[in-house]
Amino acid sequence: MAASRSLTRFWEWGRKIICVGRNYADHAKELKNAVPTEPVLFLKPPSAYVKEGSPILVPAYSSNLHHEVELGVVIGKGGTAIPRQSAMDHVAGYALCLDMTARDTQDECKSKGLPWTLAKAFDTSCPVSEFVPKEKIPDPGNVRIWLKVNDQLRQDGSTSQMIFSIPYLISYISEIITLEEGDLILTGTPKGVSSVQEHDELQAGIEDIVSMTFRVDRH
Ligand SMILES: O=C([O-])CC(=O)C(=O)O
Ligand SMILES: [Mg+2]
Repeated sequence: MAASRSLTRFWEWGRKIICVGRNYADHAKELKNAVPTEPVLFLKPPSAYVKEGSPILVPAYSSNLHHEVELGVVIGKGGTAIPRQSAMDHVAGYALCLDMTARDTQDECKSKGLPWTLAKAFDTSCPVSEFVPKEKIPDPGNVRIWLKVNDQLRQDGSTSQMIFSIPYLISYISEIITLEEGDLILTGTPKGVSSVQEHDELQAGIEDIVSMTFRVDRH
């Protein structure tokens, strides 16, 4: 008999990672992007997951790897065209996530009108914390997320700054892509993204609810 799977190890399920870009106006502006009127979506494959204890690897083709700290939403109950009013019933919990981005590669993709796969979907581009049960974050629309590089605070935002709320995103995404148990939604990053180098130490947290530490390495 197959062992029953627990969502507390959602990263082992091999499900989708759906990312929302430019969901904080201050971050859209720092990269000189327009503030969107509709969510910007892209995907990472499940092979992008990395857990504490393993390093974040700088892709060989990039010399400007950026951190983006984001609140991740773990889907507990799948659905298609989920109404906004019942969207939170589909949430099992949360995880703190980094949307690691090869910014130089992304700039090149943008200028050529190409997709962001090389910039966003490489191995170790999605570091994740342990699973945080839903009850531990009663108001996910108003929590502080922060990130330090070598003990220096670089990102410090509140999810209250999101342009599109979590229920709106679940409803919007599920109109286009069926959501399944074990999927993860990355909800976008606040301002303060910056470059990381080999041997840097990244520490990030959701208030004092969860924190995680990663080292950066080169291929
Ligand atoms: O690469 C970007 O700036 C878009 C993005 O992922 C975000 O805003 O979180
Ligand atoms: Mg992002």
